[in-house]
Amino acid sequence: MSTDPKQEWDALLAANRTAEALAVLEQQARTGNAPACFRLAGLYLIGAVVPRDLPLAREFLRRAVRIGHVDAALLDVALTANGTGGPASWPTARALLDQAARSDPVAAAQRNLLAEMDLTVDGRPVRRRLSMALAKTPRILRFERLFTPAECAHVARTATDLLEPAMIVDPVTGRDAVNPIRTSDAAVIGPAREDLVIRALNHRIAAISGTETDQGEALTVLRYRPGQQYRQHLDTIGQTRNQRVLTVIVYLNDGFTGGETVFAKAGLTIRPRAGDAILFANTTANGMPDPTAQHAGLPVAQGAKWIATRWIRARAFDPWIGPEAA
Ligand SMILES: O=C(O)CCC(=O)C(=O)O
Ligand SMILES: [Fe+2]
Repeated sequence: MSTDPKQEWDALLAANRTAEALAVLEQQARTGNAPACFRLAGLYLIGAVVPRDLPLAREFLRRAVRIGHVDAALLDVALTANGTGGPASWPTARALLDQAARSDPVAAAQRNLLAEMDLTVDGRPVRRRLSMALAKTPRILRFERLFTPAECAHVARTATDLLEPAMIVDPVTGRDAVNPIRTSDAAVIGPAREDLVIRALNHRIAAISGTETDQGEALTVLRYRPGQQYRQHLDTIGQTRNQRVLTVIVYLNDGFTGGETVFAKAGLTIRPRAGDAILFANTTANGMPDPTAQHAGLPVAQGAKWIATRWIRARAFDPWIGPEAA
């Protein structure tokens, strides 16, 4: 076995020798090894090889931060703001970010983006946004310049290393599967990736949709390259107790051709423009899927189309358990 403890615990984890890996990690954590604390935090956060324990994850994370682990500090900021393993506190998260920004350029860049936003002490938008009605049935609104160019770039950058061929829920097996309906690449910005900029943008999306932030599924970035598309579909889910009632799509870039969003039944074609958002209702007044809300992302002809989608559920849910639980 290697004498490098990091290699040792990685090798043990890879070999499914979980108990031994944990013993090494815990022993290293006791001696003040920051990577060991960070790794333990990750294991308790993911909950794959050990049962998920969010408060314990936070404890190991804070230990790593105290020893000076930069990535731990950023993760701690995100989890403080969204209330993972402890109470949510935007002011505390802001203070932690300012502290991290003194030595970490990534944190400083996030702080600078936040400084451009007009936010309440809870990180919510101060200003109301005006919309244009594009259709009545289904209800479709357009918000011009919901995100600034720098915000669009931040969302795309956050997603870049997470992009994978898009999955959709297979109606037969109920499992995620690659499906020709959607041929783009997708990245889910889950609660561990929800930095304060993303969090503030999720609050902004909640504000324009008149919903609670906790009703939104993780912000999902889609990237379509030439020929890729999202064929006609409804965003609603067949069997669910917590339906996707609204969708917000933010267009993140210009510089491509094709890729219009089309609502065939409403006779509406939307030409994407960077920073603009559309909001539409997926259900009828009685909460059932609205067939008129069918829509498609047409194939991109040239360049790449980037969007961020937030599917919004009828009720708030815990992002670590998912919208289908309870
Ligand atoms: O790419 C588009 O224009 C449509 C995307 C879409 O339908 C979705 O994200 O649910
Ligand atoms: Fe959709």
